Amino acid sequence: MTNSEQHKKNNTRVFLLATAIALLILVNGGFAYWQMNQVKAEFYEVANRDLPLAQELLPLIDRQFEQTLLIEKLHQLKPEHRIKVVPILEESFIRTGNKFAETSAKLETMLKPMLDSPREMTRTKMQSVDQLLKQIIKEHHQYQTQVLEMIDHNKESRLEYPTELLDLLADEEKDLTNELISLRDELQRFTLNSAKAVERHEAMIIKGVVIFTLFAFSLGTIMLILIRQIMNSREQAIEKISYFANYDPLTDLFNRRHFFDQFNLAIREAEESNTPLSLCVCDLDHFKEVNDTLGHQAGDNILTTFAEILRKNIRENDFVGRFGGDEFVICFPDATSDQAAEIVERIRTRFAEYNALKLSVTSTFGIAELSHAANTDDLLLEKADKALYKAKENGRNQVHWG
Ligand SMILES: Nc1nc2c(ncn2[C@@H]2O[C@H](COP(=O)(O)OP(=O)(O)OP(=O)(O)O)[C@@H](O)[C@H]2O)c(=O)[nH]1
Repeated sequence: MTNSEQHKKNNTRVFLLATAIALLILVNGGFAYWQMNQVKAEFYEVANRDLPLAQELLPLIDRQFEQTLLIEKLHQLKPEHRIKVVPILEESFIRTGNKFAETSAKLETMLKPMLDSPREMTRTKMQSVDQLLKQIIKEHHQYQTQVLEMIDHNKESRLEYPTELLDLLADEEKDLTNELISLRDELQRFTLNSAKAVERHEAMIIKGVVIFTLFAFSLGTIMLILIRQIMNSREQAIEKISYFANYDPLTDLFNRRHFFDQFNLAIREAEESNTPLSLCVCDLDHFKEVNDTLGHQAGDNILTTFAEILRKNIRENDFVGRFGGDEFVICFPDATSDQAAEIVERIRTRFAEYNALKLSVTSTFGIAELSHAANTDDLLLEKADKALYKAKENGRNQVHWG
C-alpha cells in the first residue's frame, strides 16, 4: 500500500469514528431531551391545574362547616324568624355543596389521564391520590345528607338538635378537612418529586452538553493537528520539489535548466540596458583520474569544494550553475570578457592552491562575451565552449577568452 493510500485509509477511519461518536451523542441527547419533556409535561400538568383545584376544595369545606354552625344555632331563633332564615341557609349550603361536587368532579377528570400514564411512578402515585379523592367525595356526600336532614328538621320542629348528631357532624367535618389536607399534601409531594426529576434530567443534559463540548473540542484539536501536519508535509514536499526542480543537490548551485532561465533573462536585460555580459564555462582537469584513483566520494568532495570557491569569488549579481558532471557555468552580467577573466583567474588560482596541498586537480575556463554575432544563450555557450576547448588544448589549468 502506498503512503497516500495509507493516509486516505487513516483519514476515512478518523472520519467514520468521529461520525459514529457524534451520532451516539445525538441519539443520547435526543433520548434525554424526550424523557425530560415527558417529566416536565406531567409536572406542569399537576402544578398548573390540579394542585390549585385541590386547594380550592379546602375553603369550600370550611364554608360548609360555618354554615353547619349557623344551622346548629337555628333553634335559638323564634319560629317566625327561623322560617325566613332556614331556606336562605339551605340554599347557600346546597350551592356550596354543588360547587364542591363540581370541583371534585373536575379534579377527578384531570387525574384520569395521569392514571393511564405510561410512567409507572406517575400511575402508582395517582392511584393513591384518586382513592383519597373518592373517599373524600363519599364522606362529603354523607355529611351533606346529614346536614340537609338537620335543616329539614329545623323547618318542621321546634325541638333542639340531639347533641350526638352535632358531634357526629363535627367529627365528619374534621375527617373531611384532614383528608382534604392530605390530598393537597400528596399532590404537593408529587409536584416536588416531579420538580426534582426535572432538575435531575436537566443536570444530565447539562453534563451531556459539557461532555459533548469537551469531546468536540478535543476532536477539533486533533483534526487541527492532523490538518497542520498534512499541510506541513505538503509544504515540505512542495519546497523539496521546487528545490530539486531548480538546484543541483550535490553542490547547491543552479541546475542547468534554472541557470538557462536566469541566463536568458540576464541577456534580455543586458540588451535592453545596452550593457556587457559574459558567460564562462569551466571544466575540471583529469577529473576522471580522481574518481578512478581516489573513489567517487573524493570526487564529490572536490566538486563541492570547487562550487564553494565559485560561490565565494563571484560578485553579488553573478550567478553560477552546474552544467553536469565536472562542468560549471558562470554568468557575469555587466562585465566584459576581460573583467570576467579577472574574476575567473582568481577562481582558478584559489582552486589550484587548495588542491595543490592534497591532489593536483586544476580547472580550465572558456569565456565568451555577448555580441551581435553571439546574442543568444546557445551562441554564447558555443563560443564559450570553443574557448574552453582551446584552453584545454593549450595545456589546461588556464583561462581562455577573446
Ligand atoms: N564523483 C563524481 N564524478 C562525476 C560526477 N558526474 C560525473 N562524474 C565523472 O566526472 C568525470 C568527467 O570526466 P571528463 O570530463 O569526461 O574528463 P576529465 O577526466 O575531466 O578530463 P578532461 O575534462 O579532459 O580534463 C567522469 O569520469 C564522470 O564519471 C559526480 O557527480 N560525482
